[in-house]
Amino acid sequence: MGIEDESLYKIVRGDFGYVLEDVPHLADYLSDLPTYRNPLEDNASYAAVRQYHINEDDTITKKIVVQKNSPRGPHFRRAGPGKRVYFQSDEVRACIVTCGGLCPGLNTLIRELVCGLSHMYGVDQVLGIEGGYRGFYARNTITLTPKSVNDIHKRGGTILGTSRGDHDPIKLVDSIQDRGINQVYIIGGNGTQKGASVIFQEIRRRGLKVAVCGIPKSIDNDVAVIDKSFGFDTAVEEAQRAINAAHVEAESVENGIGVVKLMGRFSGFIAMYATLASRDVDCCLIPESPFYLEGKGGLLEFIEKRLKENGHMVLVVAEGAGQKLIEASMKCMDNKDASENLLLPDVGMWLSQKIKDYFKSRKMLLNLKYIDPTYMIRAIPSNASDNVLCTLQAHCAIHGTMAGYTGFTVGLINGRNSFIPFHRVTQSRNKVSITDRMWGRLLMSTNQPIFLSPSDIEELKDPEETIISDADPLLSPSSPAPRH
Ligand SMILES: Nc1ncnc2c1ncn2[C@@H]1O[C@H](COP(=O)(O)OP(=O)(O)O)[C@@H](O)[C@H]1O
Ligand SMILES: O=P(O)(O)OC[C@H]1O[C@](O)(COP(=O)(O)O)[C@@H](O)[C@@H]1O
Ligand SMILES: [Mg+2]
Repeated sequence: MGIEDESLYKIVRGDFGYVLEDVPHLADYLSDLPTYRNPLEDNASYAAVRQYHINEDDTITKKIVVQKNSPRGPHFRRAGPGKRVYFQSDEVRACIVTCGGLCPGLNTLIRELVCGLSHMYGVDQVLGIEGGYRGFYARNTITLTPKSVNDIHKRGGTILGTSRGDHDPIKLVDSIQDRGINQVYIIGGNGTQKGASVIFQEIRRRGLKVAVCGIPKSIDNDVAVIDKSFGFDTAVEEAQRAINAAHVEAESVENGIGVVKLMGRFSGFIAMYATLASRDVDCCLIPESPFYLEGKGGLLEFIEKRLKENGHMVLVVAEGAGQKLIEASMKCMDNKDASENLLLPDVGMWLSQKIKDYFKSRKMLLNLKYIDPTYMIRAIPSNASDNVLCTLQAHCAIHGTMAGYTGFTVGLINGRNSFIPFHRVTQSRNKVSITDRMWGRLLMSTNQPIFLSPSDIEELKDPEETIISDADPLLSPSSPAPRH
């Protein structure tokens, strides 16, 4: 669903090409809202913090590599506590909902939201909505207290449950209004943030004093604009166990091949980072980088060569890789899940069969083991670095809503927490750029074929052809593609 209301864009232009893509505020559509002293001012833990609130003019730049005459480009509002707050502690009735696929860290985020609201702002009315967006229609909610969520971060999944599909913004906002909820924290991926944007627009249309904040969840790390979402580090770390197992199996037999399929419907970040981290991987295939099987420079020729050299090999394939090849070789059903996400045929099984057929046709011995650790990877609790990221995200979300901002997502941009308007994170996906040095590093570490002809390479490097995955229609078409 696209943006319906053009007035939701808050663009502030400054000197030297400076553009602030600001987030909406309750005061944009409600006049004479009272404001209050921020309770953090009296919080003992913040007593020695030099600046308990952030400067309202602080913004975070998206472009950090610049030349002398570069325009300053897009900026986002810096996340942090406001000097004044728009809610009194006992007035707040917050709710938390988790939507979409599972991701390590969901429980940590729920915990940090509940504890952050209570410990920083004295808020003790927090409801958990069960089973994703459709939980808003249910009669029951879960009461969340710092005590009840105390150790949930040690468990995988989400204590609230989740779902895909089934999302009627009118009914949903009716439920928000009926329950007297005035802060909505929505944790989920691309689809969820689109849903959150529609909810925000309906709330604004009704003129309600309800702040809506999205917290991006993507195990694939494909949410646009932000550096990284929680759960990604944990997924890369856990993927090592599958790759290790594949390596041990492959090494122990004659002509052993371990094939590991990792998540990544449209973006191959998990496969790329897991490969770079492991050093046991001989070939990594991702959706962004096309490959071919047969002939000179093809995958099958490479596998045969690597087996002859080393006696074994490990292949990592992201689930969205090679989909065009699969479509060409088998009739694919146009399957979609409840949220209209495309269901892809299993590239790991398909590839394993192709490799087996090839070796059979050449009368060569082959021992292939296929591992798909998808659900084992995403069902675990978040690791230490993702736990800290969840704390930062939760705190920034709370500071933002308490300061009256709404219709925003929180995320890291160049390492700094920022408030980002919904439309900015939903209009595109973060993808691995195969023209970046990072993909070059991966190719160098595996020494796998590049699967591109010299003319393909020329075309890719042509600035006219460069895919701008993070383009903003409001800004100049020369906005740079994100670099990883
Ligand atoms: N384009 C959309 N507009 C509004 N809501 C959407 C949209 N796409 C998905 N949603 C809702 O967001 C929720 C989660 O979406 P889904 O794509 O399954 O997961 P994710 O948030 O991880 O991308 C679902 O309840 C779905 O109805
Ligand atoms: O089996 P499900 O629940 O449909 O989810 C599977 C999909 O969700 C993903 O894990 C991505 O989800 P997120 O990036 O939104 O976390 C894909 O890699 C995978 O195809
Ligand atoms: Mg989705």
